[in-house]
This record gives sequence, structure tokens and C-alpha cells, in this order.
Amino acid sequence: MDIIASLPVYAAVALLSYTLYGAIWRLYFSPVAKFPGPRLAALSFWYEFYYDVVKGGAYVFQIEKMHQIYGPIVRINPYELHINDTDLDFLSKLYPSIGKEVDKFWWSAGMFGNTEMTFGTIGHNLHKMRRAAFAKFLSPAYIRKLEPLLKDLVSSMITKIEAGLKEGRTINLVHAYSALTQDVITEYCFSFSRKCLEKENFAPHYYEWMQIHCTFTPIIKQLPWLLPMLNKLPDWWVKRTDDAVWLIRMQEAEYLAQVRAVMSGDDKDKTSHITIFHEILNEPLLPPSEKTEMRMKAEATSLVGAGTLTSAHMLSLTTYFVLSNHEIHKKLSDELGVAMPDPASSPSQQVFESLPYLNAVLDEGLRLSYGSMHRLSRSHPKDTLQYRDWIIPPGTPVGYSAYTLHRNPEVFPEPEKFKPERWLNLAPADRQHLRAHLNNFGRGSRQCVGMRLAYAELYLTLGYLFRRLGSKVQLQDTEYERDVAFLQDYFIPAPSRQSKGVRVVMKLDASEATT
Ligand code: HEM
Repeated sequence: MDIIASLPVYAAVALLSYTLYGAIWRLYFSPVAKFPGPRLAALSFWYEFYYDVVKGGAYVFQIEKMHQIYGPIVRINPYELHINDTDLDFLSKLYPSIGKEVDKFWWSAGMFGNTEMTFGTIGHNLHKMRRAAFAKFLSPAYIRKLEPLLKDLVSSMITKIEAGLKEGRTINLVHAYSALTQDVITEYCFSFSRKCLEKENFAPHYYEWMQIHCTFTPIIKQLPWLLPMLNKLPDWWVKRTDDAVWLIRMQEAEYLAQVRAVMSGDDKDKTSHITIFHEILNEPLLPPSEKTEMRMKAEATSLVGAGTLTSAHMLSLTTYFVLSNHEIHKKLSDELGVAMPDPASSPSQQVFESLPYLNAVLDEGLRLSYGSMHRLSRSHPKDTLQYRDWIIPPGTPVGYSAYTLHRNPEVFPEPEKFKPERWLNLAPADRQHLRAHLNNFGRGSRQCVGMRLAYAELYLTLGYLFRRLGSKVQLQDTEYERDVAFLQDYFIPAPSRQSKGVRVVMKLDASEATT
């Protein structure tokens, strides 16, 4: 009887001893105990929780401050290291393309809800197999083949923006760009397009769904048990009680329906081209366990998400900076006027790739839109890494963030300013060296597989839009800090909660504007 009555006391003592042991181990005996950083961050994940969950995607800013205090390598949680260095040697060691096994850090791999998607796959070999099943589909050769489709979609977007402007409406470009990139990626993935470009106001709810999904990423990462639990709640309950979770659920149901249509062959008459999901399902090297409905749904969620917000945000930010600076706008318009004399023509991406000023604008837009603000952590399970005088034990997750890389004042003086000039008048080797500091698409074996498609979207959209509409539009009630700047890290950077997007109206003198 006495023993039973004392059980809670024994349990409390056991828990306390275990916690104490864990804390001492993390502070003094862990393989990363020797690395500098705040003690609180080394002790538990609650430190990161506070910045990312309570303050809303803000740990990246705290990590930037840690580097100012502790130097180029810091321990940012019980297991993980973060590097901020202008010397890029270690970057290529950490993110090799071939020849080394590289895993994702389990802690962050599942931050979009599961580790079934290629993006969230932890182990090196499984990732390699999953990625290979569709990577060729996003190769430069394939993107070129589908360029006519892309040109048509970009042109439809511009026609629709122009029609709206002529009716005297304010156009939210974030919604227009997100409609474009969604229509592109859904065409590539499935045999249907979401046809957001045809819907009223560019179907803003799809953009909002994705934004909401992203705001969940720090919570899913910190509390990995929460999502599986929410997934068990019945539809009627979620619909009544939680708009955000309901929206995510509806979006996933839509992906599942598309995946089922591809799997059952019901979509055969609806597409004129092979899609990513046909490619994956027909891949003989993928075992049946890799072709289940649920895995395909996870892959679809990741592909549509990755292919939409990233490009749309980059385009919005770049458009804002060009429209808000007369000199930049004029230089870009002059260059495009020569390269594309007939504004109604549809030159290929190649034409734009050779334009120095457009390239400078594009690189500066990439720099300030970051791609992902989150650190891209990798661990080398079999290799010890040397960073300066530090020996990093095998299996230690280490990451770089585009946010800190792109804002390093030694490499990019006045980093907060949009200055295309920093990319001009450089010797080819120097320009290449400067470009190596951009990390929008990550590196190595897990570099963004959609990078070529993204570049095609960026070149064609910026080229066509500024040539056809540049002289006709002006910004409307758009402020950089409130509406444009990326101030929250939800893996994909997000602007402030108050953001109303980048909005444009017809210029007062547009009827006289020459094209
Ligand atoms: C400006 C546009 C884009 C940016 C900045 C961007 C950025 C990124 C980044 C930072 C990663 C993570 C790399 C890592 O984990 O180390 C990534 C991965 C990925 N991206 Fe993109 N992305 C863009 C467009 C696209 C598009 C259009 C697609 C559509 C196919 C796409 C599909 C993917 C996929 C599937 C992955 C996972 C790759 C893997 O783990 O092997 N992305 N992207």
C-alpha cells in the first residue's frame, strides 16, 4: 500500500533525474557540446519554439543575431549547427551533388506534414530513388518542349491583368502571379489545370490556402504529433471549428482526386502531354510501395506548393522594386524595347537570358526574396566534416540560410537595398563568384528540382510583363515593409500579416503611353 502511495513521488523523481541527466548531457557531453551558442538553445527545442511558434517564424532573425555574438558557426538547438560565412568552400562540402551520402535532418524534414514527399525524405538513398522518378521531367530539355504552354499562360495572365486595369480595377499581382504559377504546375503535374487565371480575381483563395499551410510549418516541426492527431478529427468537426485546418484538408482532398484520376486512367482524354504523375507511376524502378495513393498525394501537395508560392513571391517583390524606381524601370524598359521590338510577340526564354540588365534585376530579385528563408540542414551520416578549425562529427545536422547569406554586407554592401547595379560591369569570373553567394534553390543532390521551370517562369513573366504593360501600370497603396518585405520564415518566406500584396492600377496617362 505504502509503495503504491509513493508511486507518484518515485515517478516525479525519475522524471526529474532523467531531465537533469538529459540537460547535463546536452550541455557537456553531446557531440556538439563544444560549439558556441546560447545555453538555452542547447538545452531544449523550446528556445526555437518561442521564436518560431510564439513570435511567428522569427528564429531566423535570432540566428542572425547569434552569429553576431558567437561567430560564423553556432549551435542553434540541442543537435543542430548553423553557419554564416562568406567563404563558400564549406558550402560545397556540405551540399555535394554526387559521391557522398547526405541525409536531411529528421527534425525539419517533416515540417510540411510528412516525410513521404521527395522534399521531406530523410535518407539519402530513398531520396535519390524518389527524385530520379520525375527529375528528368523538369530537365532543361523538357522545359523547352513545354515552353509554348508556358508562353500561352504568361500571355493569358497579362491579357487578363490589362483587361482588369482597363475596367478601372486594382490588380493584386501576388494573386495574378500565384494563379499563373499554380496553373503551370498543375498542368505539369496532372492532366488538369486549376485554371486560376480564368477565375475571378485570379482565385485568391488558392493562394491563401497555401499561405495558411506554410504558417503551420513551425508548429508541425515543433509538435510532430499534432498533425496526425488533427487528421483524425472528423470533417464535420473541423469544418465547424477550424477554418485553417479545413482549408488544408480541402486542398489535400483535391490533390487526392487528381492523383486518383491519373492512377485510374480516368484522365486519359484530358491531356495532350505526359505529366509528372504519369511519369512517376510509370517508372519501373519505383516499387509499388512508392506508388501508393497517400504517397502520391504527399508528392502532389509538395510539388504544387513548391511550384507556386516561391516563384510568385519572387515575381511580386521584383515587380514592386522595378515599379517603385523610375531609373531601374526605364533601364529595363529600354533594354526590353530593343530585344522585343513588337510587344505582342512572344520571344523565347533564350532571348531574355542574354539581356544584362534583366539578368541583374532578376538576380537582385532572387537575392531579396531568398527562396527559402529557412536553413537547409544536412547531415553526413558517414563522414566527419572540417569547417575552419572545427571538427563536425558524422551525423550532425548543419545548415546555411539564404537569408543570412544574401544579406551579408561584406558581399552585398547595403544589403537591404535593391540594386541591380551590383551585378553589372563585373568580369565574368567575378559575376560568377558573386552569384555563388545566392542560395535560393539550395545546392547539391537536393537542390530544387524545379529550378529550370522556375527560371523559365521568371524570365518570360518579367520580360513579357514589363514590355507589354510596364508603361501602363503604377503601384497602388503598396508599402515595402507592410506589403512586400519577407518578414516571416515559414520555410517559404512570408510578408507581414498585414500585407495586402503588390497592387497596381492603370497609369493616368497610360492611353498616351508608347509600347
Ligand atoms: C523561384 C522559384 C523556386 C524557388 C526559390 C525554390 C526553392 C527551393 C528550395 C530552397 C528547395 C529546398 C532545397 C533543399 O531542401 O535543400 C526546393 C526544393 C524543391 N523544389 Fe523548388 N523552388 C522554386 C520553384 C520550384 C518549382 C517551380 C517547382 C516545381 C516543380 C519546385 C519543386 C521543388 C521540389 C520537388 C523540391 C524538393 C527537391 C528534393 O528534395 O530533391 N520548386 N526548392
